[in-house]
Amino acid sequence: MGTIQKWADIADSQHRNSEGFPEYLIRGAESVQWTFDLRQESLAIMQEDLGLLTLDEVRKHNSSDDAWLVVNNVVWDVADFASYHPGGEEVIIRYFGRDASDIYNEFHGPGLIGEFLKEEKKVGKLSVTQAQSRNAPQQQQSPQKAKVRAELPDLQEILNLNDFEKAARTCLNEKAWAYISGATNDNLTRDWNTDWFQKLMFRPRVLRSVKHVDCSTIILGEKLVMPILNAPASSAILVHPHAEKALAKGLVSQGSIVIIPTMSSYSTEEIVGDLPDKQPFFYQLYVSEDRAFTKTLLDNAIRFKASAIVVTVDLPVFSKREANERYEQKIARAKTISKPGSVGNTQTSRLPERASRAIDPNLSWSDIKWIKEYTGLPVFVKGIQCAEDALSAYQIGCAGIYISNHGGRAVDTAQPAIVTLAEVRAMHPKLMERMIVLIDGGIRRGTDILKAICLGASAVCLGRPFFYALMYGQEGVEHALEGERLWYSSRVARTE
Ligand code: HEM
Ligand SMILES: Cc1cc2nc3c(=O)[nH]c(=O)nc-3n(C[C@H](O)[C@H](O)[C@H](O)COP(=O)(O)O)c2cc1C
Repeated sequence: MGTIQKWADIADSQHRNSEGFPEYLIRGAESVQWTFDLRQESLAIMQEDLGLLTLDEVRKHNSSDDAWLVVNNVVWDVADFASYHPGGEEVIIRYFGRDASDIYNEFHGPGLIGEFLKEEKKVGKLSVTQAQSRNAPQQQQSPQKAKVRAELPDLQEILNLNDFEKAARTCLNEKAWAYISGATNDNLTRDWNTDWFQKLMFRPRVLRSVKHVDCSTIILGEKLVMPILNAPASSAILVHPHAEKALAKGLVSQGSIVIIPTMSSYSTEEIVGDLPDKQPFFYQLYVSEDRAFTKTLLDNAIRFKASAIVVTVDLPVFSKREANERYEQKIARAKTISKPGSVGNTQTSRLPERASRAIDPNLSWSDIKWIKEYTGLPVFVKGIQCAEDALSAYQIGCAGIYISNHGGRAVDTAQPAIVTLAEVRAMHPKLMERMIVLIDGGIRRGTDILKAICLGASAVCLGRPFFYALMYGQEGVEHALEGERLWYSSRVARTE
């Protein structure tokens, strides 16, 4: 509980230190005697467009039903958001009533929070005197930390996507390597994805003219120079400070289209804002338990003119990621050793229970229909792993299926992606002609791309390879695409 008098005190102290603070707050406050709920009081004051708050004031809002935190001098009401935070609820709770700018900027672009939290959740601004001096806007509010721990090999030494992976193994920090390279349980599906591409063999035909080779394809009316897109993936900031912004620019400069993930490090506005005007893009959606929140995401995608929505459906519960758990155990042990006498806590925080409400475990086909109707946009279902579900997607009117087992990060021992493609082709050959078919999982060579295309895919998506290429920023992504294009076209030439 607080009184208007407290506000007057705060306002007064700010008034002495900042220019232009509204005088009428202080005058008005002096004449009011009654006491009422401080949160109500502050919201009312905000509505009068005053909005200057102190950290002392923020500190009072530190409980689950009344939670504020500061990000880059803006005070947000995060009580409803915490359990939807894709990185887990705990980290937000830890910052209830505090300034979370440093930790936020390490993982997120400056505009992300404004895209996720509606305008009415903006409680106000930190008073000028309390605003941290780090904020010279562009420089300090965007994440600038070096993301690699060792010097990267010269880009010209990288001859293929496997070389990028080798470089990542040495150069990425341990946490990023565990998060990106890891999969579920024993990583069997992750490895099978790649192995099965290698097991498939060509029967090359000869004595056919291959003088002119065209690798381009058209997806939803957009021409792609080659049939390669990115597989949408969260937290690209772990490898490069420009994250999805650099990825998108690299893809577009090589004639591809970007799929922007819900859980990107930068906001859609920040990513699209860096691309040429009217550049098409797809938006990957995780459907949240809160449909109103999902609508906000979809409205946003529509506002920035997404050409399609890719709905990920293969991760209804957060899977067991042991590489992450081991890493976190190691950190916890190191902390125990550095504080002798303390009781060791080697429990990891990245357990299935930690999954936030950002992904609804209750999703069904009717939700896909709803997304299609709500947006009026073509919809892809990402995470198709058998022919029956491919057929359901077709029957519900999806523009395409996206065959994927989440790079082996969802159900371990699920069949490899290329096997699913072959299954769909065998059981529903007509469906392949009527829908766009995307596929990801284990694609590492131009020959893999060609195998997927031969089996009926419209285009392929690359997940981890782009993460590793992104260590070099936009240039790395361009280099990866350029390399694959050369391989892909040479293979097309030999087998068509
Ligand atoms: C309200 C302020 C926010 C703070 C203080 C914050 C803080 C953090 C931190 C510290 C992490 C790393 C957790 C870890 O590695 O253990 C994280 C991860 C993450 N956050 Fe936030 N975040 C905020 C808002 C957001 C928003 C608005 C989004 C919207 C997409 C978001 C999406 C994510 C994602 C996708 C991850 C990575 C999850 C993973 O590693 O699996 N965060 N956040
Ligand atoms: C680090 C990482 C983060 C990912 N995040 C997402 C995500 O946010 N949304 C999504 O639909 N898929 C996500 N995926 C799955 C990818 O879209 C894709 O299915 C998978 O990486 C393909 O396998 P590949 O890495 O072998 O190419 C992620 C994958 C990785 C490796």
